[in-house]
Amino acid sequence: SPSFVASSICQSDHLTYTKPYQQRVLFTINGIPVDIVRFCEAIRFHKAKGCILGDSFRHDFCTVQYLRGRRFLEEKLVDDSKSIESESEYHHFKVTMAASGFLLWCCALCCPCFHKERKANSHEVLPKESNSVHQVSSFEMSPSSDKIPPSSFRAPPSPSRVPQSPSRYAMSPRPSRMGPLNLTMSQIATATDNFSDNNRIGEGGFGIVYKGILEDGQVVAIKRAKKEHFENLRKEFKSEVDLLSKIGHRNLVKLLGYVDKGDERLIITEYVRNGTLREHLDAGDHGRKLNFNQRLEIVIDVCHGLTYLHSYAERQIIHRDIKSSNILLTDSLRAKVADFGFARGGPADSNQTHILTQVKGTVGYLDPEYMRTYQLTAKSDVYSFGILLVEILTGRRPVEAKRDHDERITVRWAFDKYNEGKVFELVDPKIPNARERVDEKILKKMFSLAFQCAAPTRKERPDMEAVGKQLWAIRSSYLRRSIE
Ligand SMILES: Nc1ncnc2c1ncn2[C@@H]1O[C@H](COP(=O)(O)OP(=O)(O)OP(=O)(O)O)[C@@H](O)[C@H]1O
Repeated sequence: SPSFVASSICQSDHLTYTKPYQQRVLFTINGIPVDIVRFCEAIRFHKAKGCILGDSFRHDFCTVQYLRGRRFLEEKLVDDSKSIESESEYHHFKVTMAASGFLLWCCALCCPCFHKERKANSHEVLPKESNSVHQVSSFEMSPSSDKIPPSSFRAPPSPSRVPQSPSRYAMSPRPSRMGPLNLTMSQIATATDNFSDNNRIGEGGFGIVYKGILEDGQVVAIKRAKKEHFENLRKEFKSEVDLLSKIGHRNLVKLLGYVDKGDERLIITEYVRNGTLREHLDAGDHGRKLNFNQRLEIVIDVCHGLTYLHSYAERQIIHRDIKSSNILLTDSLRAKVADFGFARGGPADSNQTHILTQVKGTVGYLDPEYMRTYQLTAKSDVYSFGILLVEILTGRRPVEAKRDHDERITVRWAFDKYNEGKVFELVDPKIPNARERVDEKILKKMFSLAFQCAAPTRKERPDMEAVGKQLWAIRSSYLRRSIE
């Protein structure tokens, strides 16, 4: 096993790293393997707090690639002047680690074989230094596997080198590739009133989303990639388009067409007009408060969409970014899963249990086992779904940084309360008359299902089809009790 060459204790953190072991170095914080970026953040954080780490701690491995904004990598040498900046990121990371640590601990209690597995995996999780990235709200990390070509981790050209179009709409009237809608750039410009701010409906890491009205009156959503992210997002754009074009399910946002030419990348999808699930959960007293039944129907819809992706699509698709802001609601509060920017095909070969790939997703929803091992399976979506289930029942975001320490990681807080039998204290106070209308047993079943989905290792999580069956059973008993 690898031998530790440096070890230091700062405040409550025990930082260690090993000698290169089979050309990999193992970094740990409090015994939990972490990648180099987390480790360097921890070093900078503690140095900024005055902790003396000792000469044995090298810093030359703290050359990292920054993740700028949502999905933009830039190579940058980290120096100590960044320590203050990194402090909040490290704090954020610690919050996330606390959740994973807690779940690992829960698993250790429930599953005797867990310790063994964790140990066996621990040396597999180390990214090469050049593959490291900073963690922000959403992020990517790369495995050290040689299967991933190093070029995919190179920093994109600087924005200034991205060729600018002399005229934004001086496009060929014949787009290079068409979806079923067969739209030209000028038709899109007309539909969005030249991408006017009035038609802007949102913005994500990929770009800005506009509402458009086509000549035949059809209302669509048009995602327009930010130009400075073109090179880096080229693959992502293609991923979204390729995957979306193959699927059709009422709980998945439908791809209608796209343009990928010159300096424009546009994805045209069906417009889902009632906002995101997160917006509905945030709705204040004057907003539209989702009742328990509506929430239950929404999670069933999401579950159906995921079941389709995992088990019934032409090829298995893993979404990788299931979260409340990627769930769109219709007027009748039916849910549709959106944003396939991080989606990936699952294992092509039935003998393959997983695919080894970069870690992508959003902090708080990310499967800790995937983060540790870079092994992606459909069960990573199941984990995110479990977190989403807790979110929809409690109304709280997965990480609530402003709350008291023991309430910051929502799933952890929920698990503690659940074990204390205080399940009603978990319920979103915005759910109208929850105490009167929702039976405690039903709430317990839902939380229990959420915790199963968010289990630390994939083998403990049910698949989405099994989750669906449990949700249907919960729904039946809920409806039965409402009638009684
Ligand atoms: N098909 C659509 N119909 C209606 N509104 C949409 C549609 N797609 C996206 N939006 C709106 O645009 C916003 C941005 O969407 P987008 O998918 O680009 O980013 P995000 O999911 O919020 O963030 P990120 O991509 O960084 O995870 C959404 O929050 C939503 O309000």
